[in-house]
Amino acid sequence: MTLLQVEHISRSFGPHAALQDISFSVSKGESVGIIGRSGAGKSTLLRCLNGLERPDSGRILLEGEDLATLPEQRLVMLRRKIGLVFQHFNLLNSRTVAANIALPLEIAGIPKPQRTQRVAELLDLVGLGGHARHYPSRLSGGQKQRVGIARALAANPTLLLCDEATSALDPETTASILALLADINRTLGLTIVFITHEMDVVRQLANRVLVLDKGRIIGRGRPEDVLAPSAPNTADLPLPAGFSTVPGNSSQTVLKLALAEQDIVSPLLEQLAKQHQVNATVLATQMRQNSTAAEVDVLVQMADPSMDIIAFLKNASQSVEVLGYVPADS
Ligand SMILES: Nc1ncnc2c1ncn2[C@@H]1O[C@H](COP(=O)(O)OP(=O)(O)OP(=O)(O)O)[C@@H](O)[C@H]1O
Repeated sequence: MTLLQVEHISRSFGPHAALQDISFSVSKGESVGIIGRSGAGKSTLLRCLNGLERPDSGRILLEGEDLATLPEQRLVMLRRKIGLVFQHFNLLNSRTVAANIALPLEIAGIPKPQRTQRVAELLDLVGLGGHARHYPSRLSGGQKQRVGIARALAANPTLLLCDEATSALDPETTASILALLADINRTLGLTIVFITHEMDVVRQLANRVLVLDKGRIIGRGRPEDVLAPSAPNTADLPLPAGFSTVPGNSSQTVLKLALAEQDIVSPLLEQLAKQHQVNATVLATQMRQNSTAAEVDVLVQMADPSMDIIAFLKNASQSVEVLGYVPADS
């Protein structure tokens, strides 16, 4: 059964066409990933799906009602069916975890006893039982995103929209948040549409993928059919002596960055040194298999990268993977 039907939507900013003739549909219970490089139009599309932005033309039917043309008052009601998960969590620091999750229920006028019960259910669902009275400042990035997910689910949405939900997280936390979202999709049957620039996120969460480029859909289908195969496993990579998947005393980390072009390697590492005072050594660069000409994988070695550094690298790369460790002196 179709939940969301997008028909021929276009959106321009001045002379610039951010979205051009986009059409797709999403069935109830699906998890659809929209992937594309920076500037492809992902955020504009997500804002249209959420009714925050109106397309210049076309229709966006959510359970048959057109978000693109609905009067503002009715749109506000329809948007209650849509849960939103943000890249930077958007929690209110002055409210406890429980009060953050309860916010959509307060806005919807749900009485306090029902709110309290629902918040307790949601805290259990996202694995944060026991954190109800904590403030966001005490939480890790992954825990903050769990609160963000619980808040998005509070009012029982029919559609969950995720905006780069794991881009600010380290790889391990990313995996746990993706597992939570996949579980919500499977066990609650909740329909998820998410945008990302990371192929691995699509591989792990999407049943179906749309590839956006310069405002147009240039590919669609199952992730395994549409996306280039995963980068070769570590056995094929020119890894340094002493490489291990287990960190030793004072070891350095080896990461693989998937970059859109070779030319950005040096500026990226210079910026890393300047902004984060960390020196990364390039161990190897490899053109990516089966990809368009310029794309490249870069193996780098550096002192144990912080979450900030991983987030910085993720921002500039298509994907960032921690491969393992080498002794600090190698
Ligand atoms: N409010 C706006 N005014 C003018 N141009 C805009 C506006 N919003 C988006 N654009 C332009 O539309 C294009 C698509 O932008 P959009 O933010 O949707 O891309 P994106 O794929 O989400 O990129 P990123 O991953 O970097 O966020 C870009 O060229 C952008 O500069």
